[in-house]
Amino acid sequence: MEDTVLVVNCGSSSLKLALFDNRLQKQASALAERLGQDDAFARLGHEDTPLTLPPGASHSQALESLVEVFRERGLMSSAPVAVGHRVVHGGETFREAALIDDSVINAIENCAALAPLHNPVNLSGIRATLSQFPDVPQTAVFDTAFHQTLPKRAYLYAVPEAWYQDWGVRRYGFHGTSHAYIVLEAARLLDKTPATTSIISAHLGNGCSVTAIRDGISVDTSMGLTPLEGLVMGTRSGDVDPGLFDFLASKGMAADEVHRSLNQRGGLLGLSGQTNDMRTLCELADHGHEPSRNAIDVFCFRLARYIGAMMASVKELDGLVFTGGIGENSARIRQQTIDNLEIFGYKLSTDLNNHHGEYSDGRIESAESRYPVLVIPTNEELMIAREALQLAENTPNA
Ligand SMILES: Nc1ncnc2c1ncn2[C@@H]1O[C@H](COP(=O)(O)OP(=O)(O)O)[C@@H](O)[C@H]1O
Ligand SMILES: CC(=O)OP(=O)(O)O
Ligand SMILES: [Mg+2]
Repeated sequence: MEDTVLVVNCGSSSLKLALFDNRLQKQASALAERLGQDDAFARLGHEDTPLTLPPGASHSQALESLVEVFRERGLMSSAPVAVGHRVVHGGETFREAALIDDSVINAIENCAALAPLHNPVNLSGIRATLSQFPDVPQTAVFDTAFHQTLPKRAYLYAVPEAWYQDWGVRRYGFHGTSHAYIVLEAARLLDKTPATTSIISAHLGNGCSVTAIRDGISVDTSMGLTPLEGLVMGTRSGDVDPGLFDFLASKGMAADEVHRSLNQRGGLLGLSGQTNDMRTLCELADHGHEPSRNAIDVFCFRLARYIGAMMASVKELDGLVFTGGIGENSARIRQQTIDNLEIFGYKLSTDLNNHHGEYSDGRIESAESRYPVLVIPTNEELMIAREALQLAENTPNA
């Protein structure tokens, strides 16, 4: 049995684990959901049969159970050689991944006010693995790190300057690990080097963001101070008029209620009144459900507007990339988005858009398109495993 690297991605009520070997080949994955609730359960890889977890299982209990399952299945005979964690907000403190120690934990805690839905649960994952594997080097990989190259003109809000100086109010950007992987893959597929590759990367999962990458670095992105700004998402509204806050206050709505509504009851769920799941929405729209069609229309139109805006942020463009669960799987959403971008000369091949999985170069544009359009499956876990292994190997006592 060889060395393994464990990757941990903690969501508010979920825990995603991935196990890699020391050549960074993925060996296994597991997902625990509904943590903290009576019906908490887990699943290994693509297995259909769920694994039972203790009712109300915490992140820590779920981690222990899943590691035990990895052991029972012969996937992990001893402690991993490295653990990597996805951490959503690293503020301006982290431009790159960091080996976790007390000062890094304090810094992640200090960023929690900026990402109250994400950082505290990321920390619970870190604490769980620290208690289970106290001697293993652990690394935090930040969603914000890749965007630390944003120029001032892209990250400053036009608000009183002291808000930035005193409180760190600025645009940070998220999904950086995904966008960073996408530029590496795009460069490979386009036969270029990452440092000379300029793309617009659209990460469309439950959270959604678009990033303009010029010569390999992030120069503009749609998410801001928090992962709420920008595109329409599963349950997040994305951009709204800041005047809305005042208006809702005048209606008697408290700040935490506004926060909950925009983060958890907005987006595709809010517009459709049915679901945040794009697959289901497409089916509902096909059956004539008007609110679901509206949700899809607003989603694609907002996305097209943002891609249009990002055209101003790249000097040259080697391609537009779709990624994330929606970007990778929905030909319909890609087509509807591109239809809104005709003025820029993007054009898809219907055949390639529907059958891109059968080809290895990811390309889906037609011969007349001014720019390449690609579908690239993202792999944040691999990036995290790579960083974790690298930092662990450079750790004196590892
Ligand atoms: N074939 C499909 N058509 C449309 N949407 C899809 C398809 N497959 C997955 N999705 C959507 O992808 C989204 C989840 O994306 P994913 O990247 O897996 O999420 P997360 O951000 O939680 O990692 C959901 O809205 C899901 O409906
Ligand atoms: C930052 C963010 O939006 O993450 P996710 O897409 O995992 O919700
Ligand atoms: Mg994702």
